[in-house]
Amino acid sequence: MSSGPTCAVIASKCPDIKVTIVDINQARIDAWNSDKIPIYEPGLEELVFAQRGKNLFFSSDVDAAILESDLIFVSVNTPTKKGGIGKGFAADLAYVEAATRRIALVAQSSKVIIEKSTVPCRTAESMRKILDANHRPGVTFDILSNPEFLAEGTAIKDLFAPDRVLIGHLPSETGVKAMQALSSVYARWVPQERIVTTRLWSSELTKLASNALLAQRISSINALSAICEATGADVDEVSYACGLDSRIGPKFLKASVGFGGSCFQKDILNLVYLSRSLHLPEVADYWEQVVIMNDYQKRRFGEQIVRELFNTITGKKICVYGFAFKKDTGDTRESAAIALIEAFVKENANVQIYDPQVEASQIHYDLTHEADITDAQYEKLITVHKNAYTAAESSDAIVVVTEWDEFKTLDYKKIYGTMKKPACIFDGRLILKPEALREIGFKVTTIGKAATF
Ligand SMILES: NC(=O)c1ccc[n+]([C@@H]2O[C@H](COP(=O)([O-])OP(=O)(O)OC[C@H]3O[C@@H](n4cnc5c(N)ncnc54)[C@H](O)[C@@H]3O)[C@@H](O)[C@H]2O)c1
Ligand SMILES: O=c1ccn([C@@H]2O[C@H](COP(=O)(O)OP(=O)(O)O[C@H]3O[C@H](CO)[C@@H](O)[C@H](O)[C@H]3O)[C@@H](O)[C@H]2O)c(=O)[nH]1
Repeated sequence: MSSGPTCAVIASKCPDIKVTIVDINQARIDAWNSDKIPIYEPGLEELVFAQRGKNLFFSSDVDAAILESDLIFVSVNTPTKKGGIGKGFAADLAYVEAATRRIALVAQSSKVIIEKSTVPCRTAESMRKILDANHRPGVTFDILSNPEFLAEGTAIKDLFAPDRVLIGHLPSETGVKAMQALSSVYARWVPQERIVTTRLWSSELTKLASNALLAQRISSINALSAICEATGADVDEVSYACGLDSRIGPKFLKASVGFGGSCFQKDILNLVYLSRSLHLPEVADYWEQVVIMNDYQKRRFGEQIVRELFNTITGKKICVYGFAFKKDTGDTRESAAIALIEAFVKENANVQIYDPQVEASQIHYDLTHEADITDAQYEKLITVHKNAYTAAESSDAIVVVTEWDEFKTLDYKKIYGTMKKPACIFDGRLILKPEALREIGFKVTTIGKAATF
């Protein structure tokens, strides 16, 4: 997902540099070479179409690309381990190791290897050991850490104008030279003061720390949203007023049904595992609480929906608006929608889903593989719709899970007319106007706002 935008931006900013994205997944490469690129990301398609075949190439010939490259980004997946030591917490580094071994085996000239994947602190050391033990005579490798900070949905904007580019390197003469080579690529469009260089281990840890700090803010405001609902305070007002303090700042304080995405949970669990491995149990518990609070928020919202629908949703129709983990992406990894829909299916509700970007096949895959839903339950209880209006027809409730702009401007009067009564709306993203909806006749429940005050 992330290497496409990064490489497209490098290719567009550096027309004299040949950029080749290689992947062992042939279907993915075919999609990158087709008219429909495999990910939805605003601005990406235009960039790819402008550079593809000029200085941007997509190939499954990994060895050929290794042979001809001077700088190699390792940007493979590092998912949470599903079994063995560290199961459920540690990062699975099998793909990083396999890619590193391949480079060592194939390279016939010296290279700079850039760790782009998000990895535990000191992974570069393991990569170095693998390279040192396997390289051909006369071939040397320098390793840099250059974490990726783009957010999906704004990836191109983030890459064109990054808050910072971080390059971690060894203090050796060749380490500094390697850092300068990579730095000179970014310097084509990133101001020098935003290119930050650190030691390798600091760079690796900064990536985990950044995501942990960002997710921590969301869990903090979500924890406060529960207090708001119980007291009559309004979480948007609390967030706004807190954010005006320049020491706190306004960003990443939007309460929600819970954060999703492929990074936050995985990277925090990675940090938790690292802390436990370093015999720092208090530190591990502290960061784990960010994920525990996120799970609580998803569960809490689901339970609130059942409560408001007279304590039973069996046989009721629930319309879910949004399946992606955030707006402006088709990515569904760790989306709060998956956990919520699983909870609805456990109660035998009928679920009508609409998302403007996520394909029905992806929704089917996620619900039958990432959630505890059987194919038979899926067939019986779940329908995916192509528009927001049919999804809401004859439903008892609408649940807003993703903050797509489209959901703000729907004709809710028309929707109300097609729903069962009382018609309920649950806003898990705080994007709707509750007063206007109540005027139409809806029963509105918003995270972080008590309906009765
Ligand atoms: N998705 C993001 O927005 C984002 C942002 C910042 C950092 N990251 C990090 O970047 C890394 C990649 O994330 P992603 O979302 O792009 O993952 P992804 O699963 O979408 O893509 C990884 C790709 O690597 C390929 N691959 C695996 N082993 C390979 C090998 N040996 N040789 C060639 N290709 C191989 C896979 O086939 C897959 O297509 C992760 O460590 C992630 O934490 C991702
Ligand atoms: O105030 C907020 C901000 C975000 N979210 C949710 O948090 C999740 C993550 O959002 P975001 O961080 O914008 O997207 P990601 O693509 O997951 O990006 C994060 O993860 C990437 C992968 O490591 C990093 O590179 C980025 O810097 C980091 O922001 C999504 O579900 C959002 O809806 C909230 O609920 N409230």
